[in-house]
Amino acid sequence: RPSAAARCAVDLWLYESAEWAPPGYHVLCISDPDSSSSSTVNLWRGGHPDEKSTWQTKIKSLSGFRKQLEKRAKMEQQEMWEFLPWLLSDASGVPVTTVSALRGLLLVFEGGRWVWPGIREGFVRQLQVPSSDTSQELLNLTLKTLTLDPLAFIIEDFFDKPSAQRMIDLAEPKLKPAEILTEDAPQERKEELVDVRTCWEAWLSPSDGPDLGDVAVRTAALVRVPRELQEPFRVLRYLPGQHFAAHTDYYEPEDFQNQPEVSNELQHGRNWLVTVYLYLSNVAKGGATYFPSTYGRELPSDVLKCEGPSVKPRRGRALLFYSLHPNGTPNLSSMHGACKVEKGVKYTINIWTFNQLKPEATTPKKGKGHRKRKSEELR
Ligand SMILES: O=C(O)CCC(=O)C(=O)O
Ligand SMILES: [Fe+2]
Repeated sequence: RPSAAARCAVDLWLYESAEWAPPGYHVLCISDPDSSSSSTVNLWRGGHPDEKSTWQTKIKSLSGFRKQLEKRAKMEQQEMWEFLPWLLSDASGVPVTTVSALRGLLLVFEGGRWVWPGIREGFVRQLQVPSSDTSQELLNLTLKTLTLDPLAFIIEDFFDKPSAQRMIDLAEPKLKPAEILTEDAPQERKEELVDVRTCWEAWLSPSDGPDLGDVAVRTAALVRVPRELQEPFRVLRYLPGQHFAAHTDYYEPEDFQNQPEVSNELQHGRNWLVTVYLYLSNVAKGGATYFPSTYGRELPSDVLKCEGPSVKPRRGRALLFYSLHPNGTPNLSSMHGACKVEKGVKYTINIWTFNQLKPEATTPKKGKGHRKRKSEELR
C-alpha cells in the first residue's frame, strides 16, 4: 500500500522546515474505512513535517470528528469561532460539510479562512482560477513564495496589459491627494502617521468596468474567500518622489478607540485577512513594495527606509500577502511600505479582503451617530 504521504501528496502542503510554519494550520490525510469501518488518520500538526501523529477511528459524525481533531491538533478554543468556525477544507478549498467528504488530503485553518501555505521561499505552485464571471475560461496562475513570515506570494500575468491601461484610464480622472485622517488615534500615533503616504488615490468599484469585475472574480478565486468580503478597490498613483511609509493593513485596536463599532468588530476577530496589490505600470526606477520586518525582525526606526524583501512594480504582476496568521491573529511581520518612485509613474490597485462579515449585533441600526469609518485612511 502506498504510504499516507504518497497517497495524499502532502509535499505540496507541508512546510519544508518547522521553523517558520505559521500558527493555526494543520494537514491531514484520511484513508478510506477498512472492513471494520475504521479509518486511519494522519495529522501533521502545524503543517510540520516532523510533527506527525497517526490514529485509527470510526468516523460517525462530522462534529464528533471535529472535536477529536481539536484535541489532537491541540487547537485553542477561540471566542471568534462563534462568528467564524475553524475551517476544515479539501485541497481545492471546498469546506468539508459531510462525513463522506472526510477522506484524502484535508487542511485545517483555525482562523476560519483559507491561507495559502508558503512551504519554503521560492516554492512555486500552479493553480487555475476562473478568468471572469461570464466565461468558462480558466487562467493558469503561478504562486511563488516570497517570504514565509509574512506569507507573501508573487503572481505574474494576473491581468493583461490592455486591461491594465483601461483600469488606469478609469482611475485617472478620480485621483485625489491621499488624505490621512487620524483624529481617533492617540497623539503620538498621529505624529507617526504624518507624511505616511504622499501618493494620490482613487476609489473604484468592480462594477465600474469589466476589467475590474474580472479582477474581482479572479481575486476571490485566488484567495478562496467570497467576493462579499472584498472592499472597493483603491488605486494609488505615485509620481517620482512619492512613497508610502511602512504600515500594516490590518486594524490596530488603538486606532479605533473612539469608534465602538469597529472596536467591537475587532473584538469579534473581524479584521483584514489578505491583501492583493496589482501593479498596473512598469516603473523605471524605485517604487518597490517592501517588507522591513519579515520573520519578526525588529522594525527599522525609520518607516521610510526601504529595506527587506521587496517586489518591483511590473505591469501584470500581483502581490498577495496575509495580514493575519492562519489562526486569525494579526501578524506584525506583515508590515510593508512602498519605496519612493525615482523614475516613472507607479499605478497600483489594492484589493483588501476581510476574514468575516460584520457580526450582526454590531451593525448600527440607525444612521444617527454612525460615523464614517477612518479605516481606509489609516491603511
Ligand atoms: O503601493 C504599494 O506598493 C503598497 C501600497 C500599500 O501598502 C497600501 O495601499 O496599503
Ligand atoms: Fe498596505
